[in-house]
Amino acid sequence: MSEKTIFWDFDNNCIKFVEQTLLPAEYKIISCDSIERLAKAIKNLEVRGAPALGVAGAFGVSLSTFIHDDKNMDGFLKLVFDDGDYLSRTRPTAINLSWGIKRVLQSIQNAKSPEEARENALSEAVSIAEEDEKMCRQIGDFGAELLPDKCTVLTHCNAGALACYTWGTALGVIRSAVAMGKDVSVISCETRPLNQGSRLTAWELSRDNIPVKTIPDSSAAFLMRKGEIDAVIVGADRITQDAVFNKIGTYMHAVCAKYHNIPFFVAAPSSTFDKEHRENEIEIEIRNRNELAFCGNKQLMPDCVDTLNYAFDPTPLELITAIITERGIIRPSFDENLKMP
Ligand SMILES: CSC[C@H]1O[C@H](OP(=O)(O)O)[C@H](O)[C@@H]1O
Repeated sequence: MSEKTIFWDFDNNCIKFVEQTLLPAEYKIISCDSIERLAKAIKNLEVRGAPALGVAGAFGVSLSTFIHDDKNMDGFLKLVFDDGDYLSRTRPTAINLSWGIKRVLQSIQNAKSPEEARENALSEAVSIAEEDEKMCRQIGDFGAELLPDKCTVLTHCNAGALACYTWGTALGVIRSAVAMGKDVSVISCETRPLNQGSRLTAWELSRDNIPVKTIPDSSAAFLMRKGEIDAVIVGADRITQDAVFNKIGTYMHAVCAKYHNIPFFVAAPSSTFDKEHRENEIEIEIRNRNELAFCGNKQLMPDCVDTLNYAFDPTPLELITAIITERGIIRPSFDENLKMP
């Protein structure tokens, strides 16, 4: 899959992105020319996935420089920085969003004119996008070496091209392994409640003609016990010194993989690493009850019952076999080896 998930429209100076809530039924590219529309897309997971959020935040700041045209440079920069702050608050757990925003804001802080700011911001945002693709392909190549020549790999949520600028992290490893000639089959957990696994991962891999089966999240442990899973590979939204934050359910799979002595790999670029925080300092996004209470128009639970809809969970590093980055494989002991790349 070579299509870009979110990119800049140079003819119209706006953002374009694949509207992921419509998949797999409809592949639609949306043009976005406002900060409010981009924020809505991020909140609603039209645009999603940690690295893709980094690219979205970067292009969002770039878009802000084209929207505002205050002749007073201090006033102009304040408007753009306020837009960056607004976007960074749309989803708190994935570090990549705020990382991409901050990096582009830094590129304009000394600009002498709105025109110079526009040029600097767009150049930095394009660099972030292109670097993401390069990192994903490097992650893929390093990770592919870890997989047996013939294997069945379980993955959770979507850490594919749709979660990145393109190619993917966890799915990038699978794509690279297949490109090396390895016989890889994938078990994609549907990943309730928003089903990124059944809707997006299965869609991506089927388009690549990579064998994939979707399972309920609750079936993963049973397949591990049956000896039908050779490895687990997932993406990440934030990696602190003591834990990997990823889609809710990842911790459950890690515990089961550990119990069944199945290697558990995390694939993530260096933009996902958080040098400054530990697990207990990270805000875990809690999402709307309706994501659990309804499936489309079908009501799944009584109106009187509340939900606990965490979007992510932290997996302690001791449950992880290795972290695959664009600079190589990080193995235990993580206390020594997790020199933030
Ligand atoms: C390439 S890592 C993508 C990462 O982001 C997903 O979360 P969401 O769909 O809510 O953006 C999930 O945690 C994936 O592992």
